[in-house]
Amino acid sequence: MRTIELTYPHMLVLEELPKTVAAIGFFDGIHKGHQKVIQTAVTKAKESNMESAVITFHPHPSVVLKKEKIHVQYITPLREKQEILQKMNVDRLYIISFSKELASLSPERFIDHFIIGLNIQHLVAGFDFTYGHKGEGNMNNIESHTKNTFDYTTIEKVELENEKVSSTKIRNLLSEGKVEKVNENLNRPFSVFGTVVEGEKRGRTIGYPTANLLIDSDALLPKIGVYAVKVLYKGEVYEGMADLGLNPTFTDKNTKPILEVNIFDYSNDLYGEELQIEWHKYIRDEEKFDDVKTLIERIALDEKEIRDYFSC
Ligand SMILES: Cc1cc2nc3c(=O)[nH]c(=O)nc-3n(C[C@H](O)[C@H](O)[C@H](O)COP(=O)(O)O)c2cc1C
Ligand SMILES: Nc1ncnc2c1ncn2[C@@H]1O[C@H](COP(=O)(O)OP(=O)(O)O)[C@@H](O)[C@H]1O
Repeated sequence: MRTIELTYPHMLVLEELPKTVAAIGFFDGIHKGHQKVIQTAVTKAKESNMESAVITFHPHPSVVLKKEKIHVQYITPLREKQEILQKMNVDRLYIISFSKELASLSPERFIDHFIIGLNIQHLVAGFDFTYGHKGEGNMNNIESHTKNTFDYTTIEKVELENEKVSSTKIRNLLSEGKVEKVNENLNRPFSVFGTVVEGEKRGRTIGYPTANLLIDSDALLPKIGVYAVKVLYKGEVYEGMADLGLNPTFTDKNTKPILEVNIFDYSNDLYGEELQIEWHKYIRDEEKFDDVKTLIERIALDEKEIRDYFSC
């Protein structure tokens, strides 16, 4: 998959671009609904011997448009998006860098520049996709902007248990720790990447060494607590248990949650390595224990519960 970043205003050289079927949207999470939009574009591209593309935006419009500075965290930061789209056999990823200039483009100019300009022959989007100044362009009035140069398909909303699958829903579920529900909405396990850094070197003394992970600040994490996780490392999948929290038994100084993972049946050094953590089940809240012995007893119970969960 080729990734091409686009800024507005800039020149597009039409001749060099192949005829393309594109899916367009912000696609944070690439959840079941997004997957339907993207898969439709990929299938249509194959059927018509064209290239497939995803056209997305970065950063999130609210980062650029809101008056106060906000830091947005994504269900799928750009890198995760890229990996997932690659697996979905998308040929090209166009990332339109979101700016005030872009936000002020009229719907017609937006289509001229980014759809007709990118040689898109067929555009696929969800029913609620909007484009152009104040989102005035949508899938109901797009006909007036196509100039008969491309076709389009609108994907109706995808539901799970009578509720619309949406990025907002997934964000809410993450904040409640409901990772199993999140995974149903995503159609895959929710995951984050992290680099193993040094901690307090306490884990090994209590019989549970934990790889402490430095996570990109733009990645969304679930609510604080203990979770059953899988660890993807160098092409292998390991089972393990994660504590996302403040280690209240040992200190009251931590203000930012730390993600630590104890990998089952593993004993090598991991410092500096990159791990991908898949979240499978919420086990319990992090607690402040009266002493280390009680904490160790509790972690032993967590381990039993998580091993049982993975073995059935
Ligand atoms: C499965 C699991 C559950 C944990 N639960 C708690 C907890 O409830 N409360 C707490 O203070 N620390 C908890 N811990 C975190 C330990 O305090 C932490 O792993 C230990 O302090 C080691 O830190 P270090 O890696 O910086 O050496 C848990 C760790 C694991 C692996
Ligand atoms: N089963 C395991 N799970 C996690 N880390 C392990 C494991 N076995 C060995 N390690 C190594 O031990 C380190 C964790 O030990 P710990 O005493 O908790 O140190 P730290 O406080 O620096 O995290 C990990 O970063 C990793 O390099």
